[in-house]
Amino acid sequence: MTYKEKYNHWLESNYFDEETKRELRQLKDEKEIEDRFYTDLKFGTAGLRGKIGAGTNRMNKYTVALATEGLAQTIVNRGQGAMDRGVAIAYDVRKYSDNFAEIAARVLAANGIKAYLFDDIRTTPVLGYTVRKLKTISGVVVTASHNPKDYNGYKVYWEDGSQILDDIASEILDEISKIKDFDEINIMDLDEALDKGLITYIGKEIDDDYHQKRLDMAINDDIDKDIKIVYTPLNGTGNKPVRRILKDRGFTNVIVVPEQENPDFNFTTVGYPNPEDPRAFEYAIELGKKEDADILIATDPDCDRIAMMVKDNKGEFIFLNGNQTAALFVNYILSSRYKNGTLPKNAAIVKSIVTGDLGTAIANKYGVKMFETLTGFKHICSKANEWDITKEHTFIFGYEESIGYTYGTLVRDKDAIISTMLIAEMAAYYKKYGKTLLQVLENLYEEFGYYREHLISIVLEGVEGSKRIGRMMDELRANPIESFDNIKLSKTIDYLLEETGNPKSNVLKYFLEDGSWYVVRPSGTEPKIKLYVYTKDKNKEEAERKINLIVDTVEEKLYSIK
Ligand SMILES: O=P([O-])(O)O[C@H]1O[C@H](COP(=O)(O)O)[C@@H](O)[C@H](O)[C@H]1O
Ligand SMILES: [Mg+2]
Repeated sequence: MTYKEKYNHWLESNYFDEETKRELRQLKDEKEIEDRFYTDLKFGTAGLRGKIGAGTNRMNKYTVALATEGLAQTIVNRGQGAMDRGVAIAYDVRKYSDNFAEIAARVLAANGIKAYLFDDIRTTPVLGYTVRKLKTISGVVVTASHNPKDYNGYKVYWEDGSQILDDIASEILDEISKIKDFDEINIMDLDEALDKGLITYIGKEIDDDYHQKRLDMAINDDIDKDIKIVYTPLNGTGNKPVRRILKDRGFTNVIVVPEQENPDFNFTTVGYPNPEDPRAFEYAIELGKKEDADILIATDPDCDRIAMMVKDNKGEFIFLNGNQTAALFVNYILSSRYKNGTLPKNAAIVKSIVTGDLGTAIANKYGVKMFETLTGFKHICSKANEWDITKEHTFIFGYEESIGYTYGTLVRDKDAIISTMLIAEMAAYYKKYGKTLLQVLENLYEEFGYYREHLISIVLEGVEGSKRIGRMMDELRANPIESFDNIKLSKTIDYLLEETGNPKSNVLKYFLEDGSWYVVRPSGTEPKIKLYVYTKDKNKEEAERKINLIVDTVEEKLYSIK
């Protein structure tokens, strides 16, 4: 069907409700109609993610039901045992998140699959934990993470508690493709599903259990608990669990940004609720200055991403990017556990191929092996799942530059709650010895060299945007940049065309002869192309010169491709 045929079908079929049809009838812009129907929402880096609205390429109750029907059939294919194990479902603060979660539960129920539905908003990491705890076959979180307010999404987990990889995603897609029309999807009444025990609400016991297990993961207690922390959940799900863990770890000087404490699906005071962008800290900085805080911490709406700002000796708050925070984590975790004698011999750390190398240098110092995977925590944590079976390594820490970290294997996804606990602990530990995290980072640069990194995202929306991203990738593949001043390109890895030991992925990685490297790839969660640039030098100024040179050159090339 063409996009126009699909559009007309939605207008004519009795299956879609009046509100949906009204929304569609009001569309005047042909491009908008095309964008809503030219394709179906696809499973990307983190499941389905798209703008909320009517259409096959949008997040709405119909596309959520369709994805769930595909998931349901995938579970039914595994037999009654899998159906009885069921699916845990959580949702964040976004518009329709609760509604979509309930629809998912009712579609599963209609297929005879048990659904454990959270009774209120929850973080993404708690869902990953729940899958393992309740031994469900699968899990779903309705969330668009840190995307702007007009988005929603659907993250899918499998029995090991990680997000699904391509094998399960393509099984689900296969099942979806067998569904000819939306009216084939069964959906049970909520009351009936509750009566039949096919939907059960879950909540507090899981929270309490996970909370205690996280607390047990503290590394040091010889710390300055008076450290002053300003925290913002950015109107998302983090407020309750983050406050609770900080309080029970003994941090009493914790102040929450009042305007951003409670759920607000419009993210009125922040706009783009992504702590990766320092602008998300605007309110936290203001409060931090007033209160003379030591550090500021922000978590994204589904509380799996986390970033911090640290006060320097002039009283200004300095933003740390994901690579810098990760280096501090790796250094703190490994040095402390080395000292405590709790670092296993086969300890290993995992990062993504677009994440910088300072963590690797630190890991080497402690004899800890570093593994690299494709972007996305589903890949990072697949190593932990693999090692459960092979026992080859002990997964200590996983991280990626896009401010995602997980410590230990309690949850097989990034976890901003355990990360908050450890950031607070780490800052409090160094504070006791008279150092800020900025000074610790500077010491790492002095020891290992000046690592510099820069990330650029170019937003290109809609059909035209995605075609242009395609042209950018094509052009870089065909005509790579051969040199940057006198620094020559030494090696290229094309993850789409070459055998790398990873699943095939549209990623280009370029290594320069001085050790610098950069990656270009389309985002799997947002309509963006991403450029990641890394360099290192013994000399700080030289590192800065090189990073600017590479960023400017590649950026200019990307923009020149129309
Ligand atoms: O959005 P989140 O926080 O769920 O995070 C998701 O998307 C990020 C960005 O992916 P991409 O570069 O493909 O957009 C990934 O790094 C992350 O592992 C994944 O869980
Ligand atoms: Mg998130």
